[in-house]
Order: sequence, then C-alpha cells, then structure tokens
Amino acid sequence: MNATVLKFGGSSFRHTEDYHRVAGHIADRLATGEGKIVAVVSAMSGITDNLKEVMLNVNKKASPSNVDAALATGEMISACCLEAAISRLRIPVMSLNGYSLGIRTNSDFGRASIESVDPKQIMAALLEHDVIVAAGAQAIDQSGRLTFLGRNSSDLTAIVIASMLGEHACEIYSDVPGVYTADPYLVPGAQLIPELAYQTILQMSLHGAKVLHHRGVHYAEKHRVSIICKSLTSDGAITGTIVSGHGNARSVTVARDSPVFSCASLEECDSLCALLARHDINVLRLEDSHGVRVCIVSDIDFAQRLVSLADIGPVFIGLSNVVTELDSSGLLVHLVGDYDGAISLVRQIHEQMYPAVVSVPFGASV
Ligand SMILES: Nc1ncnc2c1ncn2[C@@H]1O[C@H](COP(=O)(O)OP(=O)(O)O)[C@@H](O)[C@H]1O
Ligand SMILES: N[C@@H](CC(=O)OP(=O)(O)O)C(=O)O
Repeated sequence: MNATVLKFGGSSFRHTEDYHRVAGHIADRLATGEGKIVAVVSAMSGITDNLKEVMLNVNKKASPSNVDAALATGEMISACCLEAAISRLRIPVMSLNGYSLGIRTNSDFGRASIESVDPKQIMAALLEHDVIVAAGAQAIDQSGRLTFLGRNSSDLTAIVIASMLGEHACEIYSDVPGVYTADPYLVPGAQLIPELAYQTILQMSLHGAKVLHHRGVHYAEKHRVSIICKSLTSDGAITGTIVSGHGNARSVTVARDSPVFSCASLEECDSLCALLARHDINVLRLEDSHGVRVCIVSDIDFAQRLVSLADIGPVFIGLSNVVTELDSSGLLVHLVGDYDGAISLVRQIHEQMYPAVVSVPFGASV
C-alpha cells in the first residue's frame, strides 16, 4: 500500500490553531489524489523542555526510563490534537504512539537506538483510515517500555516509517523551507541549498544545524529515502531542499551550549572520547596550553548522562559554543565562549564564504 509520509515539527505547532492549519493541508493533499497519509508530529514548541523541567523539579534523580516516558507525552498529546483537528474535517483518522508504531529499540533511555521495525500495525491502521497520525521521537524497548529516540528525533521517526512502508521519500515540514548555508534566523544572507548530499547535511546537523536530525539523515541514506524539506506558508506548501545522493554547498553552523570537560591526562581523555564514540556522539578534542579538554557537540543530554554514569575522571568545566565551517575540503572548528561572539563569528565567516550576497533578514519581503 502506498502512503505519503509527512513530518510536522514543534515549529509547526506554536498555537492550537496550527493543528487546524496542518489538518487543512492534509485534507487538501487527500483532495488532490493522495490516497493515504501518515503524519508524524513532534510536541508543541517548548513542551519537551517544560516536561523535562517539571520532572527534574519533582526528582532531580528521576530514572532515565521515567524521564523518557514523561517526555514522550508531549508528542502523544500533539498527535491527539492533530487527530482531533483532522476528524473535525470528517476524514477517517487514527493516532498511534510509541507503543503501537512497530519500532523497537535498545534500552538506552534518553536516546535509544532502533533495533527492529515491523510495519504490520501501521499498515493495518491504514487499511481502515485515510490518515494515521504518529507521535514522533518514541518507540518501545524489547520489554515493552517506552523509549525516547533523543531530542529533535521526530525526523528519524518519520524517515523510519517511510522506509518501513517501502516509500522512497519523506517530507519534513519546518519553520524554514529547507537547509540554508547558515541558520537563516541568525545570518540574514544565508542561502537556500536546493539539493544536498546526505553526508553534507549529516555533518551540518552533527555540528548544530538542527533543521534535520543527524540520526534521521543517517537512516535515510542507509535505507535510500530522499528527504524533502518543506514549509507550510500562507501560499501553501513550498519545497526548499531535497536531500538525496548529490549536492554540496559551503556552510557555517553553530552548536550552542556545548559542555566542556577537562581531563587530567591524555589517557583520561582517550577513555572519555572512546566512551562517547561507542555511542556515536560527536566530540571535539582540544589539546593546548589550557590542558586537555573534550567538548560534546551532539546528543548533549544523553552524552552528559553517560559521562556522569561512567564515573570516569573528566570534570565538567562549563559550556561553550562551537562554530564550524564546512566545505568540500573538510571542517574548521572554533570554540567561542559567549553566544553573541559565536554569532558574530558565524556572520563574519558566512560573509567571507558568500561575499556578494545582499543581506535581507529571513522572512522579510524585498
Ligand atoms: N543551516 C540551517 N538551515 C536551516 N535551518 C537551520 C540551519 N541551522 C539551524 N537551523 C534552525 O533549524 C530550525 C528548524 O529546526 P527545528 O526548530 O528543529 O524545527 P522543527 O521543530 O520543525 O523540527 C530553524 O528554525 C533554524 O533556526
Ligand atoms: N519534541 C522533541 C522531539 C522533536 O523532534 O522535536 P522537533 O521536531 O520540534 O525538532 C524535542 O524537542 O526534543
């Protein structure tokens, strides 16, 4: 059975009316001949952070499985709201959450890894309904406990579902139409990149470009799913970037509030880097007159917990901002203490990369 897989992130749901806007788009797609639709949703903007704060206020040492179950409720409620908005349009719709999506993970709570997928439940639901709304960023482990796939991981859910249904593409909707040469909200002259290779956006995403999740991109490349980045505007849906086999562009990213650890020796640094590498976490290793340090650039919450559980020597010394220049020859990384300084550097680097571009603030009309 063919189904179109769409993903709407937290930036698509800032107000309750947004559920009607998305429902309206889904209705239009069905009206123009799309047979079946699976819509993957994230929690409303800001909800996941609120849930995390509430949990940690109740118990700073709440178990990771307890925290995962709490965080996943943000996406569950969002899925219920979209189901409610779609059913008002008299479209047969059903929502599914991590317990019934057919995605099984290991028990690495906080950022679980996918072990197996089974499309049976989604396919059965699609036989009875035109639209299935799936709660993103969640699954269950082998013993049936809810697991969270990591921050911003609903992209991964959407790509996994597209792949398990045998689809060759997945549409990811956001508050930007696609991938730019820098965050367009920070760099007025950022340019939209129409076509991008998986490996290029993978590196951008590992270094702070949160528009696509790095594990989602990795899964898409492995399972040959093209990612179509889109935005829902008052003029309808517009496509900005297609991520598939080819396309490249120079870019600059910033990873905000990256934790830095100081190591007493090179051996201590080696064991910290080895621990994080085993969990495919992107780190920077710094050796200079300030000593030996490790800065965590991706999967920050999960990585920090791994370090604290491992009870190894490195000491947390503060947060920094990682600015990365990416081009076909590789990466150049800068560590900047304050965020404003990091933004200035990002703008400066971008201006050197694309000197002729006229700066128009993102969202402004020319
Ligand atoms: N190179 C980039 N291109 C586009 N967006 C970027 C880039 N780098 C960072 N971003 C940020 O990614 C955001 C979209 O990702 P995100 O907030 O996770 O959306 P969603 O909630 O829809 O998943 C944009 O608002 C933008 O600020
Ligand atoms: N709501 C979750 C998962 C997610 O994927 O969010 P978004 O699609 O808005 O990046 C988070 O913030 O971690």
